Amino acid sequence: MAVEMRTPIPVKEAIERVIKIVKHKEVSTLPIEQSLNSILAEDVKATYDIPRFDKSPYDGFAINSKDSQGANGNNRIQFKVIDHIGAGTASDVTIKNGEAVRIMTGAPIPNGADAVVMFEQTTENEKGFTIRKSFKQGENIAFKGEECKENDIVLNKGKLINSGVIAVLATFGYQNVKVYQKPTVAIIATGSELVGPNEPLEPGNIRNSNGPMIESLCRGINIEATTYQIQEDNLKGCIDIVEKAMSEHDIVITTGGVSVGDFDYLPKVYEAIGANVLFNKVQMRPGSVTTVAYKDHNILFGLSGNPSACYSGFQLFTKPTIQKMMAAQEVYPVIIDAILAEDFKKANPFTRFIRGKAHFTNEGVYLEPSGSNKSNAIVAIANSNGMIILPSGTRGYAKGDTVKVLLTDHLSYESELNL
Ligand SMILES: Nc1nc2c(c(=O)[nH]1)N[C@H]1C(S)=C(S)[C@@H](COP(=O)(O)OP(=O)(O)OC[C@H]3O[C@@H](n4cnc5c(N)ncnc54)[C@H](O)[C@@H]3O)O[C@H]1N2
Ligand code: MOO
Ligand SMILES: [Mg+2]
Repeated sequence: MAVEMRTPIPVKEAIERVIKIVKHKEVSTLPIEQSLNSILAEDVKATYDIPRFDKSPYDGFAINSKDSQGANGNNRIQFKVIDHIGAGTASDVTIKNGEAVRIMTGAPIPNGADAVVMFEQTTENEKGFTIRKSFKQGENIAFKGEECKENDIVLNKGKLINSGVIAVLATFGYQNVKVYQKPTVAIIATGSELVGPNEPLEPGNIRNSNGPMIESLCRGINIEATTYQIQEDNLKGCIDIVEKAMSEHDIVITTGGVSVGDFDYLPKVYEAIGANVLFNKVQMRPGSVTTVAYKDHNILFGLSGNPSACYSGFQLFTKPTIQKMMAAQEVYPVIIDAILAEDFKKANPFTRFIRGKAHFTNEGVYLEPSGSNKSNAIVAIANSNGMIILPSGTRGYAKGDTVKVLLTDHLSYESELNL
């Protein structure tokens, strides 16, 4: 039997090919407390100025700056306190010569005042307090509309809803928000060797780790994926389950069976169902056999069976697709420069993605592999927070070289406090 020859395409081109065909989902409305990690489907307008009024940013005294002119260590100026307010209360007095209002952080600046003196800058006495420096007009005042004005568009459609967005929506009194619906995702682990967690391991069996890994990667970006039963390597069964999943979900992720082996049926499945294959070979390692296809509104990710390849395929292709389906403005992974802490002697005919640990130190970002660099590695995924990128056509890298790393783990912490 002649092996099928595939044309490997560059990683960047592969990602672009996928992103180009993605259409976004419909808009729906969600209560703001359920909207974290969704994408805004509307511009958000300020319903009032922020700050809403001129306010004190400190606990202290509101004064008229003119009354403070000429104050110094040898000439302390005396003020008389005529009112006392905290946040939530407005004073109805108007400050006249030499007068002040005792004011707390967040309270509105009283009429006639144009500066705030912090408690620490005063000496209190029975008549009120004295100061030893002059204040400028507007000193220590948070001005109305300083951050944004009523009707300003403060957040744009397409923005990922983070906790700050929720704070903005709450501040402007929005209880609901328009978001793009999330794609629905089906996960099918294929392989006759695979067994679930409670089944005995017969000779040749391994447990399905890709299924739970992909399901949790989806959950990490707020997608509740549906896991289908493990599919053994049999063409009819593979076609049936993929078609069923396509009728029930937007995205169908399969793992395994995409290479050129006798029991790798995914290429035949794409053919049988009439899907358009965008690519079936990428100039990357691991994950070179990653295949992406589409039919009508469905996108099919044929991720490799090898766990590290499967993980890389999800990070590079599936994650940006999910973001794009939700009409996010920003869909691509975060890639930064960092310094290799080890040599990588091997040449890289294909772009090499090495699961690694990026250490963010005071001296810079340092990278080390997080374990075995083989396609079948699993533990190395667990210990990684990124994928070190060694571009195709390069000969090898030495400790100290600067390379790129694609960050995969947004919940990442350090063992040392780098303050
Ligand atoms: N003649 C060639 N052989 C292979 C090529 C090639 O280009 N020519 N590519 C190799 C590369 S690279 C990879 S990666 C694998 C990809 O294989 P498949 O995507 O077809 O996956 P399988 O054959 O089904 O399985 C590969 C490997 O992964 C294990 N596996 C599968 N599913 C799971 C799972 N859910 N959880 C954990 N582990 C899983 C499976 O047992 C195999 O060991 O092909 C090379 N061969
Ligand atoms: O897809 Mo394979 O993982 O390149 O080793
Ligand atoms: Mg195979």
